[in-house]
This record gives sequence, C-alpha cells and structure tokens, in this order.
Amino acid sequence: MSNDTIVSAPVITVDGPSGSGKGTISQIVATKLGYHLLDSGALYRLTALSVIKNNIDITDVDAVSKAALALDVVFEPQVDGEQKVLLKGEDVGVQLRLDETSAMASQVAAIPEVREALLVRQKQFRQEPGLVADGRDMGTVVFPDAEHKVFLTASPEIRAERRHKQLIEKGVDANISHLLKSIIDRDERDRTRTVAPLVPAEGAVVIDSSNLTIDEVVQQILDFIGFSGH
Ligand SMILES: Nc1ncnc2c1ncn2[C@@H]1O[C@H](COP(=O)(O)OP(=O)(O)OP(=O)(O)O)[C@@H](O)[C@H]1O
Ligand SMILES: Nc1ccn([C@H]2C[C@H](O)[C@@H](COP(=O)(O)O)O2)c(=O)n1
Repeated sequence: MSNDTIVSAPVITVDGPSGSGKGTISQIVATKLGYHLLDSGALYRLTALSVIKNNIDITDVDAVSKAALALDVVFEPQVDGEQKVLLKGEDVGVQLRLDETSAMASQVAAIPEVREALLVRQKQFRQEPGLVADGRDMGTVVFPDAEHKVFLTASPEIRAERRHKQLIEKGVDANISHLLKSIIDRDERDRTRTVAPLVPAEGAVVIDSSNLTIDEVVQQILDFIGFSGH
C-alpha cells in the first residue's frame, strides 16, 4: 500500500463513550457508504487478550507494547456487516467481550507506548473508497484531518439500559446498577487520562442518542456528511 492511499482516502470518525452506540452505528454507516470499518477498541481488546494469554505483566510497559506491535490479527468482514476477528487464526469474538478482557483493555489503553504502537496499524485502515473509524481518539489523534467527525453520546442511564438489554438478549446474566457504575467509572477514566482523553474533536458534530433510534442516528450522520443515497 502506498502512502498516497493512506493519506487521501476520506475518513468519518465516530468517537464517544462506552455503550453510546459507536460500533452499531459505524457498521451501518460503513455498509451504506461501502466504506471500510475500523473498530479501534478491538485493537486495545486484542492487545489485552494477548497480554492475558501470554501471561505478560501489565506493569512491563515494554512487553505490553511489543504485544501491541506484534498482534497477528485478521478482520474478516461478514455479509451481515459484522466482522470476524482472528487472532493468530483463532476466532476470538467472544473472548474480546469478556469482562476480564474489557478491564485489561482499559489498562493497556492508558499506556502511551501502547497507543503509539497501535497508531500506524490504525492509520493503515484508511483505504479507498473510504473509512468509518470508531473509538475514543479517532478525530483527535489518529485521523485529525478527517473530513467529518462525529461525537456520539447518551446518558449513562440509557447506556446501561441498552447494555443490559444487549447482555440479556445474549443470555448473559447482568445487573443494571453494576453496569451503570462500571459505565460511570469507565467514563471518568477515559475522560481524565493524560494520553488521548475522550473529548469531542474540534469541529465534531455532537449527537446525543438518548432519545433517538438507531435509524435516526444513522440518518443524522448521513445528513451531516451530505449522503443522499439509500
Ligand atoms: N440509538 C440507539 N437506540 C437504542 N439502542 C441503541 C442505540 N444505539 C446503540 N444501541 C444499542 O446499544 C448497545 C451498545 O451499542 P454499541 O455496542 O454499538 O456501543 P459502543 O459505543 O460501540 O460500545 P463500546 O465502546 O463499549 O464497544 C447495542 O445493543 C446497540 O444495539
Ligand atoms: N480509540 C480507542 C478505542 C478504545 N479505547 C479503549 C477504551 C476501552 O477501555 C477499550 C475497549 O474499547 P471498546 O471496545 O469498549 O470501544 O479501549 C481507547 O482508549 N481508544
């Protein structure tokens, strides 16, 4: 891939707190536009999984950063718009969403050297005809020159309710007050960390989806970027 390809393809960034709907909305928007999709949270989760699987000491910054750099990962787009994630050839979709992985992901994401190690890999997703990139720092750090930037949010209570529903539908037992506390704690960590804190990028449109359906959010984004197709 040439550098020209990396620099010129259009990018739409979708940042926001946990459970705001970034992943769901980005996938639909990417499919409608025929764009590539970057789920940057998956890269932090994959690094966390690699740390866990290889018994790496989280305080060993050098070893954790090397794990991030060496990730042997393939994202396989599926016909329904979902992505299969293969780590060293193993389908790790379920492992990526386990509580243990989420907690470790939050820790590895706070290490500046890990963020640096994942930077080039994230930029490589920028390919023609375009990219929808979802995360926390897509518009601020990874693609500051993106044409269109979205900051998607929703109240912690609504996000906890949505997550609760999502887990119950998957047959996972979940307690809504624990989910709410974990969302509030994670928001605080993401917003106050010194490296790449979660803040709306300059020029980003802020969409509060608390009272919007998924279709309404998608439509607001398509209107914002001036897309008039179907
Ligand atoms: N506007 C909406 N109305 C109702 N439900 C929604 C809306 N947006 C997202 N959801 C639902 O909320 C849940 C969480 O959404 P999603 O996983 O996309 O959030 P996220 O921001 O990517 O979270 P994370 O950062 O933790 O990966 C999903 O079940 C999704 O279907
Ligand atoms: N660009 C990003 C993406 C994710 N993170 C952090 C935030 C979470 O702690 C973890 C997993 O993200 P999720 O899959 O829940 O979106 O990674 C980040 O710091 N920067």
